Amino acid sequence: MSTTHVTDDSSSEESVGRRSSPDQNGRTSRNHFRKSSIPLAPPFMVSAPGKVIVYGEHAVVHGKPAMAAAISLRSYLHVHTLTKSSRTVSLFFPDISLSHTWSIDALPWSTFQHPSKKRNYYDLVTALDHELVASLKPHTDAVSPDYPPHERRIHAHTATAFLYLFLSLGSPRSHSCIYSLRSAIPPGAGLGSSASVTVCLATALLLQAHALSGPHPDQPAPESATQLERINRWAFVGECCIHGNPSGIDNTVSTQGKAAVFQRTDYARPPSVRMLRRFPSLPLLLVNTMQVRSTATEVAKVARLREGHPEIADGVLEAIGRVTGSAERVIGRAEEDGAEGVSEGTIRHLGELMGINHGLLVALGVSHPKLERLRALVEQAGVGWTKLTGAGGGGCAITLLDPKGCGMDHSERETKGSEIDVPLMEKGPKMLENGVGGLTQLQRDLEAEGFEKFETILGGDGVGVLYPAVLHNGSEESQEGGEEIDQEKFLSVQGRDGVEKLVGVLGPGRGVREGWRFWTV
Ligand SMILES: Nc1ncnc2c1ncn2[C@@H]1O[C@H](COP(=O)(O)OP(=O)(O)OP(=O)(O)O)[C@@H](O)[C@H]1O
Ligand SMILES: C[C@@](O)(CCO)CC(=O)[O-]
Repeated sequence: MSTTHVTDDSSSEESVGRRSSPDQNGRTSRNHFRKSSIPLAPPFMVSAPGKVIVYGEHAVVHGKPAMAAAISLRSYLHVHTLTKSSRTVSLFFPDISLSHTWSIDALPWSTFQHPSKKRNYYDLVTALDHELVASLKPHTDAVSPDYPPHERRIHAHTATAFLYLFLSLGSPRSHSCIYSLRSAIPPGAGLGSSASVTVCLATALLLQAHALSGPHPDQPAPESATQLERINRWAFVGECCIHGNPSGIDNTVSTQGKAAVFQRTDYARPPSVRMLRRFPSLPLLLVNTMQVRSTATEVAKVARLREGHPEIADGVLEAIGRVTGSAERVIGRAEEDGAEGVSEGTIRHLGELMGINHGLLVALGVSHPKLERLRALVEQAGVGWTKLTGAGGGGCAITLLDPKGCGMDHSERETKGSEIDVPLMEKGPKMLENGVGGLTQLQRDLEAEGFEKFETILGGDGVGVLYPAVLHNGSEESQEGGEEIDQEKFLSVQGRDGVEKLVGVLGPGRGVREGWRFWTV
């Protein structure tokens, strides 16, 4: 793919209208859509995955290692460039009911472009510049004035992330554009939704600034790695706008995909990232307690605990780091053995580590009664080990199912040693559905108590690009060179399933759909 996206054409008119279109939950909200235009560049799309943290959340903010893997739930950003005569930039994020348009000329370019502030796209930006954030405030204060304070805060943080990147990577001559985002990742549930959003935004803006090459199939791995690194650095900056003090693990895994052990001991230097290329195929279950919370709040809780009880809190964080270390060694041995299966002993060891990790997170004060209830249900059923994943305070938990406890016979118990892209999570939900005894009961209890069970695949691709936004979807339009995904179509499809069906990176057979491209390392 070339990076020359923006052509010059000032001959056409662009208008932005309003219509009703459903959000991810099928609710109807008012969204802008494009009525007619001859765009400067074809619409294109970017997609980035969420993640689960298998071990080490919170401790990773304080310099300890953590292990995480990309999931197949993803965010999708549609980019529609307007004509040269338009001077506006718009965000339509219907999942969180955010829609706003700014005048490009009114944005604080002089502050962002001041020689003392101006950053290059290849700079290692490790922290937010608070003067720059302050210069955005009048522009983010103007967003969603009639919404309740909690939603306004969410909108303001999201808008800050976007504007910070737009003004850092763009220029006063940036073209008018509409950025529409929909996601299959539940927000604020521990699955890295914010990182997937900022990875999409950073990628789109870098592409528009001609600061990325590819992705293309023959791209050498080192060149791909450079592009991913560039995206990841700016996505981290976006994460800082949304949740204050991120470690960088979420945006790293969302950018590069697969699975990794991540550690950042010094915020002024790049983190160490050890890719896990042969992550074992484990019977995992991912359950959302449906208790929404904010990562920023949970991270701040741990910081406060550290202030009040430094030695004790540091001891707990150190212990979590050791849990991750032990898990990495066990997984490393399984990788070295190249064994086709994960032994029962390995599963037990990893499960016990999950139990310990959760207990330590409880000690840090980041669990929630709903997470404890979920753990009790799994315990009662005697089918495995559960820990919260992500920031806690609600959100999601992962359960490593114990094949023995689930009453599976040996053939069902065998799990395949795998390259990283082999389905890792799909066994959990299947075991739940086909299971006997404790599993059947657990399935009933989860439903009765309003928990949501997710089926996802671990270790898939990182950020991907669909340029132009055209796919072969089997529709009539597809027969003639592909179906163009315009903004209206993208915003009109119903729910997560509709988005996946229209533009999903994974096709019906769960292989990568033709058209989507990735930087591979
Ligand atoms: N679908 C979406 N559309 C727009 N913005 C979103 C969407 N999903 C998430 N976000 C952004 O991410 C924020 C949620 O981020 P938060 O860090 O609290 O949760 P998370 O990233 O899902 O969890 P964790 O960091 O524990 O993995 C939202 O407030 C919003 O700014
Ligand atoms: C809680 C935390 O460790 C994980 C959030 O997914 C925060 C972070 O690492 O940025």
